[in-house]
Amino acid sequence: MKELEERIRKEGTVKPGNVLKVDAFLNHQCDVTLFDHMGAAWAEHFAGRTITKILTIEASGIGIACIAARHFDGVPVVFAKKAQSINLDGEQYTTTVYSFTKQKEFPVIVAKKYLSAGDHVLLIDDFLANGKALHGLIDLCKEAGAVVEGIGIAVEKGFQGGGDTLRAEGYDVDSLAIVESMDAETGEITFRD
Ligand SMILES: O=P(O)(O)OC[C@H]1O[C@H](OP(=O)(O)OP(=O)(O)O)[C@H](O)[C@@H]1O
Ligand SMILES: O=c1[nH]c(=O)c2nc[nH]c2[nH]1
Repeated sequence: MKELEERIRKEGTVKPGNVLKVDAFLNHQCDVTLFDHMGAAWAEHFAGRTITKILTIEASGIGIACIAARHFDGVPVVFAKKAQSINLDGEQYTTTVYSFTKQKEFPVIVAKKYLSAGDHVLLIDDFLANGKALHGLIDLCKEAGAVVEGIGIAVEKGFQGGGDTLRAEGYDVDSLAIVESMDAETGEITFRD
C-alpha cells in the first residue's frame, strides 16, 4: 500500500534493535483516515471470505482493528488481553506471548464467550516481526475451534521472518507494507515489492 509506505518513509525512524518507530501515525498517535484506508485494503484482499469476527491483541492492534471492522460489515472486534483482571470472568482461552517492545512474556487471554467454534476470524495487528503475537492468537483460535480466515497486518518487518513462516504454514497474510531492510545508522528503509 503506497500510502502507508510513504508515511513510513516520511515519518518513520529506525532505532537500534530492529525497531521501526512509527508512533506519529500508527501506534501512539493514530491517523484514523489512514486506518480507514488500511481497512479498505484488507476488505479488498479478503473479499469473498466469510468473516464473523476480528481478533487482535493489546494494545496497538485495537484501534486499527476497530476501524477495519467498518469494512467487514461491522463484525465484533475482540482483543486478547495481556493481563488478568477482575473484569475478566468466566472460562478463558489462554496462552503466553513474548512482547517485542516490552521484552517479556505476557499471558494472552480471551474469554470463551467471545470466541467459539462457529467463528471465522480475521486477525489484525499493527506489526508482524517474529510472529510471536500472531502465533499466540492462532493458538487461541485453535483452542476455540475457530477458523482463521486470514491475517491483516499494517507493517511487516520481512527480514525478521515471522510473516514468511506464517505463509509457509498456509495462512493468507496481507501485510500492507513489508520492510525488507532498514538501517539504524543511515535511516534507510527498503520495501519488498
Ligand atoms: O511478530 P512479533 O515479534 O510478535 O511482534 C509484533 C507484535 O509486537 C507488538 O506488540 P508489543 O507487545 O510489543 O506492543 P503493544 O503492546 O504496543 O502492542 C505489536 O503490536 C505486535 O503485536
Ligand atoms: O512500534 C513498533 N516497532 C517495531 O519495530 C515493532 N516490532 C514489533 N512491534 C513493533 N512495534
